[in-house]
Amino acid sequence: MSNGKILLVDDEPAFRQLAQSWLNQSGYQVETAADLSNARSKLASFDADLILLDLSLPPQFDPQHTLEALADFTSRPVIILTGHAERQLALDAIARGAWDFIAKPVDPDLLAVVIKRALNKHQLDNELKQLKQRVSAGGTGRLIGVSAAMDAMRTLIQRIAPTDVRVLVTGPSGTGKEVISRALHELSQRSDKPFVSVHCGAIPADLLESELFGYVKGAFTGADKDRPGLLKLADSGTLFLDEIGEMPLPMQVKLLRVLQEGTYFPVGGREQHKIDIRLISATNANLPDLVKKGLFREDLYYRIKGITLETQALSERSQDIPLLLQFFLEQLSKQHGQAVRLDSMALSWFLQRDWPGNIRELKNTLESVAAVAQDGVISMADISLLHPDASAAQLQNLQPQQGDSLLLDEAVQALEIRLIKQAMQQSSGNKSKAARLLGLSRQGLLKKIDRYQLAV
Ligand SMILES: Nc1ncnc2c1ncn2[C@@H]1O[C@H](COP(=O)(O)OP(=O)(O)OP(=O)(O)O)[C@@H](O)[C@H]1O
Repeated sequence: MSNGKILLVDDEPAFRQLAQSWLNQSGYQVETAADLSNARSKLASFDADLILLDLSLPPQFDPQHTLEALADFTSRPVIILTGHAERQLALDAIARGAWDFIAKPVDPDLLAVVIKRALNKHQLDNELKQLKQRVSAGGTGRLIGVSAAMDAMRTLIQRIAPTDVRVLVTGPSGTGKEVISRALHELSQRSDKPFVSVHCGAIPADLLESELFGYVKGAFTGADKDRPGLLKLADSGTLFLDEIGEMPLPMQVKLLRVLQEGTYFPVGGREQHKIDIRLISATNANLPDLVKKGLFREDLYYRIKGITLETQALSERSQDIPLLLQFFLEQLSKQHGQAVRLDSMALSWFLQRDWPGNIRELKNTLESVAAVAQDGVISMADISLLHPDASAAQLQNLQPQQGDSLLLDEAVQALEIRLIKQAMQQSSGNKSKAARLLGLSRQGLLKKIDRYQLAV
């Protein structure tokens, strides 16, 4: 099995032969070219994963000329082979998109390391691009996550959104019930109409009716003019009733009438108002339990239920954490006007921790540690300022990486490992089946298992 395809472009036949044999021994498939035009025609039939490029090539033997042609090749990593005198040129090459440079005479061990790193990074970049495309597909772009649960949720949202069916979103606090409800609205026929969100638990019971239905002048002391309610504001759009389990019983009766008849009376008013809304409700309470206890009307429950979407706790889909971190770090970088990232230990801490408050807690924690971090790099020292119980010693399962490698690589690697393990479990160890679940070829999966040295 080949470790990858390399095109070696160098005018010295002896070096081409020697380097080709080193690379073959390391498992690479190699083609060679003696100049740029030869390199271009080789690439037409040989889709190289990486190019090794000498700067001084015939017929001009002008490194500047090669530099100018570099953009034609940098869709894959290009490693420049240089003489010592050409160091500045090599740096220019990197500024123009080359991955790295190696001075001649080439040390075969160093060459092997540089090639391996470049190929790994290139592959991770491509995978991340694909993941980003997947998560930003459609109007569910703000729903970050690659878990099977999240994929299923996106599919359901896309199917349900265009219908006018009522939706009840249930699940633990902070798992994205409001984000899902907004996505349903954005993908609906009503997307250019208002989305009005009402937090039923946050409005005092005696105010809820006038907030929702509005009131007419003189309805009560202080009602010196007519005021439309939130229902009116939501007319022809979507009304989102968050924490509907906290709605007081008398209000539940009134809401039921609105849902049955499509009409309501403002407080103190005699004129019936017609309303056309799509209702989406959310709760982290167990409504059937509340019904049994007499705290929620059964008839209302069946009216609002329509289709029920259930969100999962973050602990049940921890494979979403790396991408969520990446997403929130990008948001923070924009807010702070500088790149904000986690160093490897801090990343491990975030990946390992249980998040009982789910995505909200993850996001808030990241925001607060980013606020105390210096120079945009969040470390364990910053985390332990706010979480004195946090220490590097707690990081058991994830081995910290050497140095300051990029969050991007680590996040994608952690994500891939989790997804592969999960797919292998789901397919009871059958690699072909797991590969299909992951949308990979069997060979692609085997490569990854080998790369991460997974005992699956
Ligand atoms: N899949 C997701 N992708 C990106 N951000 C998310 C996702 N899910 C939730 N969030 C973010 O997490 C926070 C909490 O989400 P949201 O308010 O939708 O949760 P909730 O389930 O409605 O919570 P509660 O039950 O407490 O009202 C918000 O800042 C939201 O933007």
